[in-house]
Amino acid sequence: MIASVKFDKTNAFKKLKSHHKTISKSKIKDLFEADKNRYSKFTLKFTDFVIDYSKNNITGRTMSYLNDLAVECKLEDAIQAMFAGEKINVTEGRAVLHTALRNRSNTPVIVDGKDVMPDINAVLAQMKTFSEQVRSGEWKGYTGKKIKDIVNIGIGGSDLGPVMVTEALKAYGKKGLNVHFVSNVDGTHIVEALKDLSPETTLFMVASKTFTTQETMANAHTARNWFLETAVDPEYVKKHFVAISTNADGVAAFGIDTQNMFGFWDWVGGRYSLWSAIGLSIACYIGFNNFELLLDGAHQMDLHFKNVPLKRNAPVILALLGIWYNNFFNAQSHAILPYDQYMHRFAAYFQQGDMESNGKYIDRDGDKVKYQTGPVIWGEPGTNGQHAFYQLIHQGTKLIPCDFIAPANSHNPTGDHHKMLLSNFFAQTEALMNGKTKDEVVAEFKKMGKSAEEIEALAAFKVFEGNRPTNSILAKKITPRVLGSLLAMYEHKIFVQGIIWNIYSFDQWGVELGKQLANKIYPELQNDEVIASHDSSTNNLINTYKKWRK
Ligand SMILES: O=P(O)(O)OC[C@H]1O[C@@H](O)[C@H](O)[C@@H](O)[C@@H]1O
Repeated sequence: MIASVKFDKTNAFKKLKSHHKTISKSKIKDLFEADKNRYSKFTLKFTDFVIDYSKNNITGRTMSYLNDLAVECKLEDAIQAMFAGEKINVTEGRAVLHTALRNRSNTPVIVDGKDVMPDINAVLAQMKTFSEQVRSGEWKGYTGKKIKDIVNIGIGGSDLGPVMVTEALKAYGKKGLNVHFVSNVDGTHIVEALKDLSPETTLFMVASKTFTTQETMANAHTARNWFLETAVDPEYVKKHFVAISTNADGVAAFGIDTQNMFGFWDWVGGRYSLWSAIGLSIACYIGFNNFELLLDGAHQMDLHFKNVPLKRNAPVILALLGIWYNNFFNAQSHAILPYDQYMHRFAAYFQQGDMESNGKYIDRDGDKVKYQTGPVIWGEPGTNGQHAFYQLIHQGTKLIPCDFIAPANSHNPTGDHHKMLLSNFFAQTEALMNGKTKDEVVAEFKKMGKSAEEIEALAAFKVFEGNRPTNSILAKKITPRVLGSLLAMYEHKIFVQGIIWNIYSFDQWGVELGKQLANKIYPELQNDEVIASHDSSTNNLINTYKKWRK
């Protein structure tokens, strides 16, 4: 069991509070002046990527106090408890074992007295066979044609991971096999997705851990109707619909042959499930070998997280830096900025991963916390973001710690594009740290021949305070293995922060209230009666909708 330690009552917290007073007066760029070894001191190296966290407002002392905090919060015990399959998801009474899904060492992992590895390996074998059949054309549709389009129907964790990975690894995608994702209950999503597809060559993957999620069930029924309009015979459904779920009864009730079901288990959280059968669309698209490389990469990071001392442990360091800004500098958000167009859904993926995990105000004792927990996660790929929201990062009133991620090698080395892209990647973190002083601005203006009055009028607007913290993650290339490691690193960062904030990161009760209310309102929308059972705002909105709808 994971111990409860009140984060804000720890000695390390107190030390960090007073240390913050000193360090907040220092400038990151001066810390570089003072220590020529700063880069090597604050950089971690893996085989295929480096994490440079030297452009942060930290000293050796900061890192040492942060490390004390992790120790005091009994992080090492918590890490071991998760890997050992203890039921650390207490409010749902479940173990948390996405790490077992990618346990390439195949060492036993025991849950309720049973090794889960044989079941995991059996589903992986089923995924291998199926994905190879689909890719080779051996799996045929009802008219004997091979599959050209895969439509994954799922939402949240049953959508975001496969979307993000198939986009990030598009360079590995099979030509002539397209993947589409339908998540929103808005009919537009499925109508647009199916517009140019043929029922003869389309394979639907209905992905839902619970197989009860309203959006997914509605989309799956619409997909089946669309399919049967052409195929007519319900017997053909089994050639065109497979299910990915933990709920075999629900799958059978929907009419999908359980032969065509890919299972997973309640100890896989939805937002940590891309490593399970939920990754079937990924395996079909990039090939099973590449899917295994993704798992390998994640496993390498798992081993690092489990075995390397906290002081050199990448997820731990990233988590502690996040806590440093969140709880001591009052940063409200954290930006993830990949300089890789293929990774354009990376930040969106971790919006669920991080915010659904750590967006909690009740601690592990059931008490309301008196400190900030999970930040708002956001971001877009560079360089697009530069021309949109970087203004606020550079000169706004909010402190926004950022992770910059870039590959040294592009999958599309066209002309000088990658050098231009990377020059922006390097320039941004430098500019955010160094800023631009008034003296520099004035000197620039003078060079341009501006008058003293013009300089006086404009200088203040052109000054950049700088001192904006960033991490830089530079990879050799975004391969399946590298992506796997990066994803696992961010997953474990979330875990570490949840442990230190003393919250439960693996439930998501906050999602339920809206669902309950929607289920109450849905029947009220079935007729034209005037509604009076809610507050006046909700009543009036519903009644206006009823008046306007055709
Ligand atoms: O896979 P399911 O059961 O359809 O659930 C989808 C999503 O449903 C949401 O309600 C949950 O908050 C997510 O965590 C989950 O990923």
